[in-house]
Formats: sequence, C-alpha cells, structure tokens
Amino acid sequence: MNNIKSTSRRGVKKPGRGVGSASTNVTQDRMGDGVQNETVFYSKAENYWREVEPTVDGMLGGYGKISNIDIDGSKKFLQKFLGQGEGKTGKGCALDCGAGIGRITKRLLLPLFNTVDLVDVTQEFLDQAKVYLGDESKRVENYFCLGLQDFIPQDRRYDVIWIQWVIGHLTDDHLVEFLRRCRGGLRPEGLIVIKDNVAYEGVIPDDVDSSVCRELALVKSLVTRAGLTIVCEEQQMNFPDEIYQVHQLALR
Ligand SMILES: C[S@@+](CC[C@H](N)C(=O)[O-])C[C@H]1O[C@@H](n2cnc3c(N)ncnc32)[C@H](O)[C@@H]1O
Repeated sequence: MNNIKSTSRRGVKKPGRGVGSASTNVTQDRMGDGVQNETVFYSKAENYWREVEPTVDGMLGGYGKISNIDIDGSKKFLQKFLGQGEGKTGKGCALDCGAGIGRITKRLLLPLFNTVDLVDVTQEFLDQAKVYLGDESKRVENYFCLGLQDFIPQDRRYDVIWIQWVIGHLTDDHLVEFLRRCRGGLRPEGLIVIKDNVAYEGVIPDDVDSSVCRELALVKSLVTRAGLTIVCEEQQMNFPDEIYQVHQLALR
C-alpha cells in the first residue's frame, strides 16, 4: 500500500465509496475527532447509502473487483481462530455488521457458520440480501434494519461479530459503546473482527458519504476504551495502491 498517497490526503480512494477522493472538507457537522452534529452526520450517511445500487460494486464504491482478494484474506485471518479445543472460536452463529447486501455473509460467514444475522441501516440492501444469498438465505435468522449506534446484540449469541467497512459511520463514542455491547453479545471464546480502512495520520472526513477514516492508533485506542484486547492484527495485502490501507483486528 502506498502511504504517500494516504499522507497527502488527496486522491486516496476507498472501497465503500471509491469513486471520489477522500474529501478534506470539514463542515459544520464534523470537526476534530469526528462529529459535531450527530443527527446530520447519521442522516447524511443514510441518504447517501439509499442512493447506492444494491450490488457488490455498490458496496465497494466501484471496487467490486477486489472482493475476492478481500474475502480470501478474511478467510485466512478468521480460520486461525476457528475449530475445536481450548480457546477456539465456535462455528455456531455470526453477526455481519453494516452487512449491506450480504457480500461477506455469502462468501465468508455462511460457508463457515451454521447461522448468520445481518444488521444494516439500509432496508433496500437487506431486501436485496434475501435475493443475493439465494437458497442459503434460509440459514439467515435475522435481518436487523438499524444503525449500529442503536443496535444491541442479544447477550451471548454470537461466536463471531464481523464489522467491515462501517466503523467510519459511527462517532468515536458510539463506536466505543457499540463495541462494548458487542462484547456482551459474544459466546465464550467468541471474537469480534474489525476490518476497515485506516488513515496514515489523523482523522480524514468524507463529506460525500458522511464518514471518517481514522488512523490505526486511534482505532486501537477506541477498542481499548471499549474494554477489548487486540489478539491479532494484520494488514490486508494485494489491494490496489490507490486505496487506503485496510487492517483487520481480532478482538476479545
Ligand atoms: C461500504 S458498505 C460495506 C458493506 C459490507 N460491510 C461489505 O463489506 O460488503 C457500508 C455499509 O454500511 C451501512 N451503514 C452505513 N451507516 C451505518 C450505520 N450507522 N449503521 C449500520 N450500517 C450502516 C451502509 O448501508 C452500507 O451497507
């Protein structure tokens, strides 16, 4: 990955929105660590996603071509933790957060877990997920249409909670609170995985989709505030040079 492009804060594209560069405009609704006017921040994001086509390309901001590499990297990462025996994560139920049309559910989670739940703020994507997942959708138990800032996972329900390309849509405080609630939603030896873009330095706002991209140190500090420990961390390799670095963090 090309840190110079990240450092310049210009021309860094990202799966999730992709086509435009990450904007450096700081508007009235966003300052400093993230957000000044939460209502505007969340409603702008909802409006943005409502206009996005419900396809893999739409989910990845025009970078549908990297989906296979992404899923392969996720599978390798996750499989380190799954299995039987002490300390191993079970394969019962997974939660896909900010699931969109179920790109990750289809290729990563349903092949590994007995059942999967999806949560996303965009109803149209969840409707499309039922079509996109085809026959396998019978192993999806719940489609929750809700912002993660409001979502409360059921206590001790999940072996894995997968959170990909969505943390930038939460304020710092909401992300910490959400991660705390996720802790409560884990079964014994359960695992939370965050996989997301990281900025080379600081916090980079995106006024088009109403999100922020945080530097890795900040993401880690929010994880720690949530009372979680990073048990494994890896950078996703083989993505195009022009996009942000993507890191995956396994948390308990
Ligand atoms: C970049 S897409 C990623 C979708 C999926 N994680 C993937 O990798 O294919 C971001 C998703 O987050 C959802 N989203 C945006 N803000 C959200 C929020 N506050 N709570 C839950 N989902 C949100 C959007 O509807 C969209 O489906």
